[in-house]
Amino acid sequence: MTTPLNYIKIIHCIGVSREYIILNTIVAALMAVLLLILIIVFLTLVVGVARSAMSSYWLTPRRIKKAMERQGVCGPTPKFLVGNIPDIDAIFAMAKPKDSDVDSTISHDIVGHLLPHYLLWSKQFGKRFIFWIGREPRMCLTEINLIRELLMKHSTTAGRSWMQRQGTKHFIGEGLLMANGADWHNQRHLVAPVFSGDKLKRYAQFMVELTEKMMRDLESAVRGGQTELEIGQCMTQLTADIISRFEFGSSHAKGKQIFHLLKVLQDRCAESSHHFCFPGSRFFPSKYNREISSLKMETERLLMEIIQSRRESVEAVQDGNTSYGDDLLGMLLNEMHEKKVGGAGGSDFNVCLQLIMDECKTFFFAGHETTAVLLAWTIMLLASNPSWQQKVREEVVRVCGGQPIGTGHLPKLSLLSMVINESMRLYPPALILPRMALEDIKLGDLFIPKGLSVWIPVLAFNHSEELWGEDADDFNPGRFSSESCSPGKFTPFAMGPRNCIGQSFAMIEAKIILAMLISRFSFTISENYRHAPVVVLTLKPKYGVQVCLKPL
Ligand code: HEM
Repeated sequence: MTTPLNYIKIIHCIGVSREYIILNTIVAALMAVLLLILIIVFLTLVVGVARSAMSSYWLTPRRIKKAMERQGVCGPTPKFLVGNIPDIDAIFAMAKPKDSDVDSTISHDIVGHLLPHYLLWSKQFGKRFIFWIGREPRMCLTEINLIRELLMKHSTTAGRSWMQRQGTKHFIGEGLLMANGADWHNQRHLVAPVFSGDKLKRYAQFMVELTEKMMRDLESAVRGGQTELEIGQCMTQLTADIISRFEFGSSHAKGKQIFHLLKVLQDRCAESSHHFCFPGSRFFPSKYNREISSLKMETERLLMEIIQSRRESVEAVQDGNTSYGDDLLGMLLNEMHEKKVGGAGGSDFNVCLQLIMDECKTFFFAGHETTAVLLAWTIMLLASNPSWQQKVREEVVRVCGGQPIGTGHLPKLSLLSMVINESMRLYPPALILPRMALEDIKLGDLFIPKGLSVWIPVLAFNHSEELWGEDADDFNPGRFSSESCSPGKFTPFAMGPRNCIGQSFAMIEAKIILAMLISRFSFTISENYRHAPVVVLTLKPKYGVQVCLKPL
């Protein structure tokens, strides 16, 4: 029987469940709205990713391909995602000399081994042709007037491609070499004073000092019975010491430790690029990626230690002297201090520190191996051409007159300059000059759409019979004697506002080292030398350069 009390209870229950139902409905409605928002966000993301993938893998390449076809620039048919990479691999596999074919005969006719795809496609498609590295289109450009125009006028509108920057970001970062547009312009101005005339004179002094030490080591090695050695390794060591002193001054011992890590990092990045090339593979926590990130962290930790100790010594000085030093690192820190960037700990400050660290990595990369390989090739050429070796030796003796070499002697060493130029012509350390159009560019009769990379095959020019005559593949430094080289014909350091900022540094360094070596030793090429030029970022002797040294 329903008592009044029970009745009240039932009414109450119905009331509660009604509220409960209303509450439930509101919650369900909210959940539905939330779900809808999530679905919309998810779909927007998917559409965004799909659009950008569509644009970079399909629409942009198609636009560039069509724009170039309209101008009569064609090339091998690219495959989806991989472009012409498989074709290039196949062409290289056919052109590559087998190790058993590599012997001690020295032929400078190397374009067929090192740029076989260029030779094949330029015959098939003409002077301008386009090919694809994955989704990145590259146009080979060989007309000197257009190259000149590109390098002279388009330093901010043509720069580094996404692929180049991505491939080098761990061991170079955003430093000068990889910067683009206004960032590049600002960084170039920031760094330029390090290469002023009086500073170069000072660098020449420590170049002589460090070379003298190497000469003494070589002399004692020879005295100890080691008459044959791999000189490429010695040059790598010496140029690393020099660039370390240039960047880190008195802290160069720690600098060398950093350079060792950077070298390993560079090698790991090169290896990993062969293993993981599917889209997004850089995010994959593979063995390579883990090793790369720990090497990078260790390098930056050591760099920060040097920076920190410089800051501490500046803070400890009471007399108002706030100089961080006059090496590259000190100069960059001084600049940051003058601008009082954001105060310590601020985000600008951290951005600046990262840029300084990237600049240190950049200069190691750009200024070390290039000079080391130039020296190795030049010594190989002089060792296998005794008459030129003797002529250069006589010139050094005549110019220096028994005095220690100094910057005043260098401009008078014209035969040595000719030999160095001929060495860079036959074996250019940087054998390709790449530039990507960051905007649409008009170049003579040619329209270069944004996103197209221009690929300048320096090595092929340097061996072209059309430009250098029938003896283009011979060692003949005499060709640089009086001839004022037509502009654009010989560009080992590139040209225009974005040329090699360390050009004078490199030439001073190469001249000092070669002049000191040639006046202390005579050298011949060893019968163990195997001539095998190979490209690993720069053009290197694969098995080193074995020479027999005889003290004079
Ligand atoms: C034989 C030695 C060298 C050769 C053949 C060489 C060659 C080159 C070339 C061809 C470029 C232009 C690259 C391009 O535009 O794609 C370049 C840029 C550069 N080089 Fe060198 N280089 C040498 C030594 C040095 C040295 C010793 C340093 C530093 C001390 C250095 C620092 C740089 C830097 C920072 C850049 C980037 C410049 C910019 O983008 O504004 N190079 N080098």
